[in-house]
Amino acid sequence: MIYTVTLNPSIDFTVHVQTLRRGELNRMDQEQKYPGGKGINVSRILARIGVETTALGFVGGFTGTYLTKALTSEGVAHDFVRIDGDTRINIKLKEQSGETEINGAGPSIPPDRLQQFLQKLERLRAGDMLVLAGTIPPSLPPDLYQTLLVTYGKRGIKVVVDTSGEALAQVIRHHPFLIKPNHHELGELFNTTFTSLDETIPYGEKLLAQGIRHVIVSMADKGALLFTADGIYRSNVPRGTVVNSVGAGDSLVAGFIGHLSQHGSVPDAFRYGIATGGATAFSADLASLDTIETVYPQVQLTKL
Ligand SMILES: Nc1ncnc2c1ncn2[C@@H]1O[C@H](COP(=O)(O)OP(=O)(O)OP(=O)(O)O)[C@@H](O)[C@H]1O
Ligand SMILES: O=P(O)(O)OC[C@@]1(O)O[C@H](CO)[C@@H](O)[C@@H]1O
Repeated sequence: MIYTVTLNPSIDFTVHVQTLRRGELNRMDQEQKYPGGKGINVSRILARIGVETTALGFVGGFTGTYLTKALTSEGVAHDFVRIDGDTRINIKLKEQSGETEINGAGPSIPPDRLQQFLQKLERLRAGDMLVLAGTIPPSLPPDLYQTLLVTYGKRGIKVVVDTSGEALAQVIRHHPFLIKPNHHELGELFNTTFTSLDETIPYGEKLLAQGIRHVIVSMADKGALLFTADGIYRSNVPRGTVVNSVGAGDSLVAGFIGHLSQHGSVPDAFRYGIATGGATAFSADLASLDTIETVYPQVQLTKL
């Protein structure tokens, strides 16, 4: 079973306008609401590709009810802790000129609800996977991912961490199964900036040398690199019309771990992950299985 954790889920409210006129009344050309948050996106993709998953975390209020109903209707299993505050609404503004995101802060999580959540994690068994994805809200301990990684790593659970900043810096020395920084997040980790994937190679190698099993560095339409025990792989970028890049990184993670859990080949799982990330970029919502399978044959890897 692949358990995903989303500490601060959202409803992603996608709003389309030709060009935003600031200070004026704007009317939406289209609008959509999707269950959001990084771990939830991973679970939604896993369910679509037929991998057993349960989404964990905290939900509350009318938005939390909407979120859980939407997941249930898609066949995504979940077991959230209910809190009093409303699950946040994140605005994804689409204009002809590009995308702008405005994410909510999210409700605060009291200590007793954190304890309930930790209790739910006790069901994990050796061989399960635990995906910790997204930012840690300010009401929770800032080292929560590190604590969970250490605790569950010792019990034979493969822990994937997809986060940034201090939370990412804390986990890299505790042997996560996978991390997937984009080039900005990797740059932040090493206090530098990257303008090409090639420049990231020595840094990906450093991370692997610290005992991380798989490191994927993504750079949107410039491709991605996988650093793993048998070498470094570079992927091309599938071509298509980009509709929405929100959740492309989560889709890459889901495609990789989902395919790996079903088929066992690491390079193939990377190919599938890239196809899944691309398929999401070419779709209004997250990728469907059909779109992933259409994109998959376009993905090629080069071993460096
Ligand atoms: N414009 C694009 N064209 C094709 N594939 C894309 C595009 N944007 C993203 N992808 C696919 O999705 C993967 C992840 O994208 P990206 O590097 O933007 O991750 P991210 O920054 O973590 O994304 P996010 O935070 O929006 O989920 C890429 O490696 C690629 O496979
Ligand atoms: O505020 P966070 O937790 O950093 O990111 C949340 C979020 O932007 O990430 C997902 C895309 O990766 C969206 O579904 C969601 O709105």
